[in-house]
Amino acid sequence: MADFDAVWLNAKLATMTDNGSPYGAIEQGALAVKDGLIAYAGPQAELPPFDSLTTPLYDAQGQWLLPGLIDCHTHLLYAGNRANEFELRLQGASYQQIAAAGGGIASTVRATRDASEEELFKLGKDRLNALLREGVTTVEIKSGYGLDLASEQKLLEVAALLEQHHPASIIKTFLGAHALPPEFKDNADGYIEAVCQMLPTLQQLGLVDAVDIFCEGIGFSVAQSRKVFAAATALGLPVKAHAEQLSNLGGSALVAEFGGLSADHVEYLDEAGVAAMAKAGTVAVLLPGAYYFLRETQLPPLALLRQYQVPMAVASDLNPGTSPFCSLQLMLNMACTLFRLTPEEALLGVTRHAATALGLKDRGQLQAGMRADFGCYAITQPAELCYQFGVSPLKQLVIGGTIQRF
Ligand SMILES: O=C(O)CC[C@@H]1NC(=O)NC1=O
Ligand SMILES: [Fe+3]
Repeated sequence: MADFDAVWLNAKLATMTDNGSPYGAIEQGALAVKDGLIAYAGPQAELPPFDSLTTPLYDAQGQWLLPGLIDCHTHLLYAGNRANEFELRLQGASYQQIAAAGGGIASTVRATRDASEEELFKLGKDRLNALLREGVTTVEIKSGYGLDLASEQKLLEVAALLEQHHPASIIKTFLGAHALPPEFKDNADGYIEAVCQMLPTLQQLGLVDAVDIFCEGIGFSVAQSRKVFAAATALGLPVKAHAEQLSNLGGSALVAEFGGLSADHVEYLDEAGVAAMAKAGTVAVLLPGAYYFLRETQLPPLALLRQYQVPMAVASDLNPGTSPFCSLQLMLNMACTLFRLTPEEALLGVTRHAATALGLKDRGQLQAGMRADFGCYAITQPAELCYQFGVSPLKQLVIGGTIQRF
C-alpha cells in the first residue's frame, strides 16, 4: 500500500510535461502528495493502492489542476509610483526622455532609498498576496532600486524576509546594474566597478541567487555587462539580462556566451542572438506588460524563437515604470493577444519554461518528485486562464503539499 499524505481525485491534470498531449493533459487524473512532493500525478485508474480510510481525500470534481505558476521576472520591491511620468508620456514624452531628465528608474531609487525595511516588506507582501490569489507560488524578486551597497542589501534582505514569512518561494536576483546612480553621474565604468565589488559581500550574506543587468543604450553596454557577468561567474552565480528591449546591442548573445539563464524582453533580438540562445539553452523571457505600457511596436521574433526551439517564458516585469501590473494572469492574456503565443505556449511560459529561466528543476510541472505546488481551477479548459481576466478561477492552492488558507 502506498503511503500518501493526501490525494486529489476526479481531476483534469494540465501536467505541462512533454507527454504528447496539449498541456500534458490527463483527463481522468489523480494527484498524490507525500512530504511536500508530488508522489503521483497520472491517470486515476493507475493510482497505486492506498488506505483511503486514513488518507485525506479531495474531490476535484472535474476541475483542472495546474503546476504552481511562476513569475520569473519582477521588480516587486519598490516604493513610490510614477503616475506623474505616465501623464508625461501620454503628453508625448518618451521613456528615454524622462530618464534623461532625471526621472524614470532614478525617481524610484530616491523613493526606495528613503523607504524603511518595514515599509518595503508590507508593499512586497501585498503584491505577493495578489499574485498568490492567481495561483503564483514562485516569484523572482530583483533588487535594482537601491544602486548602492546598503540600499541593494536592504532590498535583498527584505526579499529574504518575505521568503521566510510568506508561503511563496522567492528567488533573489541582484540587479545593481539597473541604472547609473547620481553618485556616479557620467562615470558608468566606475559604477560598474562598484557593482562588481558589491557582489562578494551580498553573496556571502546569502542574498543572491542570480545576477541581472540592464544591457541597453539607456542602461549599460555589452562591455560593461561582460564585466558584471565575469564577476558573477567567478562567484559561481548564474546570469541573465534585460536585453534587446529598445535596441539590439547583442546583450542576448552575451548571456548565451556565459551560458546564462535568460535574456529578457528581446523585442529587438535578431537571428544570430536566437541561434546563440538556442545553442546555450538560454530562455527568452517575454514581458508583454512592458511592451504594452510603452506602446512598443517591435514584436519579439516569435517565428525565429519557435524555429530554433528556444524556450519562451512569460513574466509580469512588475515595476513602476514600464509594467505597473501585479498580475501574471493578465500577462497570459497579453502574451496571446499582443504576442500571438498560443495558450499552451503562454502557460508553458509561466510554468515549465519559467522554472528553467530561474534555473529550477524541482517545479513547473505536475510530475512525481517535483514540489507539490499546484492550483485547482474552476475552468473547462486551460486556455480559459489566458482568455479571461478579472475573476480568478483559482479554487484551491497547494504549496509544498500544504493547502493555503487565504
Ligand atoms: O522604469 C523602471 O523603473 C524599470 C524599467 C525596467 N527595467 C529595465 O531594465 N527595463 C524595464 O522595463
Ligand atoms: Fe525588468
